[in-house]
This record gives sequence, C-alpha cells and structure tokens, in this order.
Amino acid sequence: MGQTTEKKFPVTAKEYNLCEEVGEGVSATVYRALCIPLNEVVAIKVLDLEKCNNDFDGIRREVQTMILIDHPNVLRAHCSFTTGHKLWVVMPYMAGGSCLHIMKSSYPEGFEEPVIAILLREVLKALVYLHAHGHIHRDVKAGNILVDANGAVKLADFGVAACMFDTGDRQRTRNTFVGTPCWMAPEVMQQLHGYDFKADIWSFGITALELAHGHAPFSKYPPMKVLLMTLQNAPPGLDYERDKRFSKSFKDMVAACLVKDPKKRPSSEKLLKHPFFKHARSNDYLARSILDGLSPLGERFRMLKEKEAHILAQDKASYEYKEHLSQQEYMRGISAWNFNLEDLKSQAALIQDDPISVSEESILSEKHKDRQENVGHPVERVYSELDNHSNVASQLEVGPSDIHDLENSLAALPIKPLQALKGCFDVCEDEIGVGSPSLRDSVRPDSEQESQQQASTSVMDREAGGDDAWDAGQSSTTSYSVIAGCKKFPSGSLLQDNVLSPKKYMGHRDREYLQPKYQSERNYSCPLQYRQKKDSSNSTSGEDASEGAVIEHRGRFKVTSADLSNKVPIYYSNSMSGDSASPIVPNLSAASVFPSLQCILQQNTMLREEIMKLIKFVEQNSSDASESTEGGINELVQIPPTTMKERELQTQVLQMQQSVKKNCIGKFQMSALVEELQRLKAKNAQLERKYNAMLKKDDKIQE
Ligand SMILES: Nc1ncnc2c1ncn2[C@@H]1O[C@H](COP(=O)(O)OP(=O)(O)OP(=O)(O)O)[C@@H](O)[C@H]1O
Repeated sequence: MGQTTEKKFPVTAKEYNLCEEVGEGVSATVYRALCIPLNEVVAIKVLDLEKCNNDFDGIRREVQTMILIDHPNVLRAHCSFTTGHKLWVVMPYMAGGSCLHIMKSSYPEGFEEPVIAILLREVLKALVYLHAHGHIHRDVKAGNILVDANGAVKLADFGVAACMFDTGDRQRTRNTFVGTPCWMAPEVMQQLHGYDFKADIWSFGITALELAHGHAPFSKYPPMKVLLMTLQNAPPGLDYERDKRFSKSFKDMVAACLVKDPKKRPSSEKLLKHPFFKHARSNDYLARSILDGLSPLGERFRMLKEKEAHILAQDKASYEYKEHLSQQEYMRGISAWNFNLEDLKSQAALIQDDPISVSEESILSEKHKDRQENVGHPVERVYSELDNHSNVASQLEVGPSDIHDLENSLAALPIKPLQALKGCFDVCEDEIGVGSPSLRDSVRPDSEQESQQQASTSVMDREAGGDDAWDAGQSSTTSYSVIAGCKKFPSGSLLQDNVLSPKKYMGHRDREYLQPKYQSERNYSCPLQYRQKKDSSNSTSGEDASEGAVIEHRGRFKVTSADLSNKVPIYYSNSMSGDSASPIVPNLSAASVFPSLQCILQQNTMLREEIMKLIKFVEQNSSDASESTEGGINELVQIPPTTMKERELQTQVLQMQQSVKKNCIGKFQMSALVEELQRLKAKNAQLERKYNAMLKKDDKIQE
C-alpha cells in the first residue's frame, strides 16, 4: 500500500516550469508545473513566507507531514524548497482538482451515490491510515478531496492537521480549535474535554452530505450561527423521505458518523467495513463519470475567477457593504471561539424566536430542505449565498437601518462611527488550552441526542446484517496498540492553536475564492468580549436580539444580557421550547448575588459614561455647536442617572447591602456582647473570690 517515490525531484526553482494557476487557498497559490529533468507534470504550492505570520514552525510541520506520509489516498509532497521569500512544495498533479471545484463547475446539486461511495471510501482509507499513525486531519471536506485524471482520490491539506503524539505523553485529545465551522464536530466547538480522531468522523459525515447535496449543511449561515445550530440542533443527516435518490445504507452510514457523542461514532477502520462501501465501484468509474467532459483544471479555475471578478466589479458597492456586515459577523464569530458555553446556550435559546431560526427549525425537523435553495449556476450561487449570508448576518446583529441610524447620529465623528464604537469594546487575550484531559474523559454524553443516535446506530447495525466486521461492535477508539508502535510524525497547524484561519471561519465554503483579497482585513487576533446584538424575540418593538435579551433601552443603545454575560453569571433555560428568555434564578444567597449585581451596575455605568463621552465628543467636534445640539446634550445630561430598571436594581442592591450590613453589625454586636458578658462574668467571679476571701479573713479575726 506504500507509495513509492523513487524519483528524485530537484530542489531548485529553475528546474521547474510554472504553468497556469490551478488553485488558491488562504496561504498559498497552486500551479500546474513541469518538472524539466523528469519531464513530469506536477503541482507546486507556493507559499509566501512573508504573509505567513511567521508561523514557520507550522509550515515546516505541514511540509514534513506531507513528505513523510505514505499512502495512495493521502496527498504527499515530493519535495520542498525555498526560493526568495517563497516556499515551494512540489506535489503530484491532481488534474481533476478538488471535489468542490468539480461540483461547482458541473454538479451544483451534488454527485450520484455511486460516485459518492467511491470518493468516501477512498477518503476513509486515508483516514484509517492517518488515524493509525496518530494524525487527526481536522479539515476533511470536499475542497480537500482531490481527484486525478485516472480517478485516484487523495485527501489533501495538512494546514490544520494535528499529530496526537507531538506532545509526547500528553493525552491523546486535543484542545485546539481548528477546522471549518460547517464541518466541525460539536466536541471541537465545545472545547470542553478536548477531542480525538472521532472529530474527523463527524467531518467525514458532513462531507458525505456536502457531496450528496452540493454544499455542507448550514453552509449559508454565518459562523456563529453554524456553531449554535451544530450544538443545539439534532445532527444533520439524509432524510429518509426527501433524499429518496439515496439508499438506506448511505443514510445509515451518514447517521452513524453524525452522532453528537463521539464515543458512539465508529472509528474510521470500523466505518470502512460498513455495507455502504461494500459495493462501491472502482476508481475508473469515477474518472468516466465525473471527469469526462470537464475542461482542464486551469481553465475551470480561471473561468471561475473571471466570473467572480466580473460580479465583484459590477456590484462592488453592495459587495463592500455586505462584506462590512459579514466582517462584523466574522468578528462576532471569532469572539465566540472563546465562548462561555452557558452564554452560548443562552444565546441559542434566544435565537429560537428569530424568524429565520424558526424556519430553520422547521427545515431541520423536516430534515434538511436547505439544499433545494442552492441550485443554479455555481458562481451565481456563490453570490446568492453571499446574499443570504449577509441577510442572515444583518438579522443576527445590527440591521442596515440601525447601522445607518448610527452613522447618522455619529456623523460628526472624525473616525468611522462603528470604529468609534469599537473603542468601547473590551479586548481580551486568547485563552490557550493546555493540558488535555485523558481520552477516557474526552467525551461528554449528550443525553438530548442519545436516544436518536442509538436508534440510528441500531438501524444501521441491523442493516449491516451478515457483515460480521461491521456488526462486531464499534470500538470507540482507534486502535491505540497500533499507534503506539508507529513512528511519530511531526505535524501541526499553519495556524496558532486557538487562532483561526480567517478563511476557515467565513462560514461559507464558496468564499475561499474571495478570501485572499480580504485576508489582511480579517486577521483579528484578539476576540472581542463585548458584543452588541439586537433583539427581536423579546422586545416588544419587534426588533431582534439573537444574542441577548434587552435589559434596557437607552436611546439607540441597548444593554443586553449578552453584553454582560461574559462577566456576570446569568442563568438561562436551555430549553428550546420553554420560555427561553426567562432567567432561572438559582438558589443563591443575597450575599453571593451582590457582587454580580454590583458588576451589572458597574457595567451599566461604564456604558453610560462611554455614551456620554461620545456625545461630548460629537458636541466638541460639531461645527454646529448650536442651541439644538446643546439642547440635545443637555437633555441627555439631564436624563436621570438611572433608568427605572437600573434604579430598581440599585435599590435592591442597597437593600441587600443594608441587610448584609445589618446582619454583619448584628453578628458583630452580639459577639461583642458575649465577650462583654464573659468579661463581666470573669470579673464577677474574681470579685466573688475576693469577697469570700475577705469573709474568711473576717471570720478568722473574730475567732
Ligand atoms: N496537487 C494538486 N493538484 C491540483 N490542484 C491542487 C493540488 N493541491 C491543491 N490544489 C488546488 O488548490 C487549492 C488550494 O490548495 P490548498 O488547499 O493546499 O491551499 P491552502 O492555502 O492550504 O488552502 P486552505 O484554504 O484549505 O488552507 C485546492 O483547493 C485545490 O483546488
């Protein structure tokens, strides 16, 4: 099974002829090239080291992994070398391109089942190999499945692959947050107990849906939404009714992968024995069925780029506006990588009343209608989906009218109003997760999904029927005894742990083509802890708040529970059906609630101060510092320092403070009295003793 590369590929640029561009990623451009001395067509991935955020170590690990791996279904590198500030990685040329490319150009609604079966079988073989050698790929998706002219399939892109053995004896679970949200396993999102090889099985299941429908589930939603939906909703899958063109066996295989509890997902080895793969055809069939009639890869790539450029030029203004909204959503997504799960759950609970979410819920309950919305020309779809993305983004956060309102109200500011507002945000450091818990602890039972998962698994097991290998019970872990004996491969991410590749989190696969142009703008290294979102679900005005219930309205500004949630423990019901916005007040003593209330007040005060500062700033800079402005400012200044809600809270705090104080005073006084009593008792006893002694003396004298 080993891939023999006896040929010696030269390591100088002059021995290669670079031809056309055939691919573009976040960090690299890929060219078709000719290796002159060997007269062999190759692909060369050119990475600009100056644009790689100095993550040379990550790049070195990626390239080393690519060179060391040796499996026909894993794309390996022939060699690599630097030329100027560019790193060249020489690889076999995969003339068909990625499955994503192929779908975009010819199969916008996904492939037929026999094609999918071949593709998935080959990818699974790659995963069996990688897992057995201690690697988690962490980025399994159609865009990383490459096909060559003969129909050979290879899993590519080790930009985010991780080696479980990099850290020696450190436990075999990871705590870093990489991957692409739509393909990302819930346990990777949760960042609670780390994750293991099973994360790839989830991504594999999502990839199966992507190949079946032409896009991954939730691909039209922004990253934050994808996170919430993945964590909160039932796992996506193939619908037994709707996806009639697919076999039961395929549906069961997908259901086996998309189980929220990683323990219940089969290992790659076990999955390969699933009946679905039993009758998968040969790779020739793949070449005949999907590559026939396709134009050369370079041409397809160029056409796609040209169309995108054309659309961009036509709709630049609107695109920039959408991009602006999407960037905000992206920032929010990034900020959420450090999320507090309680916060996330409370947000998810609030989202249910968002009309979009409601429809999503029904979509999900009917199991995945979503693909039907995404037909049409691939490139048009890119932009219609961008449209969707932006619409959703706008509904999730600041709606267009609100942005304009803000713009208008802060028009006198010398800097962009939204940037000015960002000055109000707290920026915090990334938390780097170290010290993974052991594999035994790496899975968290998900009771919510459990019965459903078990049902689907048992259905699958039943269908497996006489297939002993598949029936023989699913081992929850990849064979570690095998791993232990394997050589250790250095590998890792091009990204720092816990820092995401901007492209990976765009929340839309198609945007990878546009990404490099906007990359620098998206390089947010710090999450924003302060988030501003609108409320539709709970506000009577019908405005939206997907992130937090509005606690208070102050002019255009709102203080939401989400704004406070990072610092103040607020407890929400996680129920999707109940009164999601009503806080569950835990049984806490007044004294323990007191600091939280103080914190809320403090934050409210800070927010008010920021608003006042901004208003004053506008006042100072306004050329028309006339009566009207002054009047406005004065009016605002005259606003009583606290609103009803805040006053109420303040009163409660004061009362609690007083009662706590009283209690303390009472306790203090009581103990002082006890002390005094004891002191007096002692004195009394002493006097008594003296008195008795004197009495005795008197008696003696009298005698
Ligand atoms: N060996 C190859 N043969 C043909 N096309 C390739 C090859 N390697 C990569 N490509 C094309 O180039 C694109 C980008 O390559 P690659 O994914 O390696 O870059 P990247 O910068 O690591 O991407 P990512 O955005 O996934 O991090 C791929 O999606 C694929 O379409």
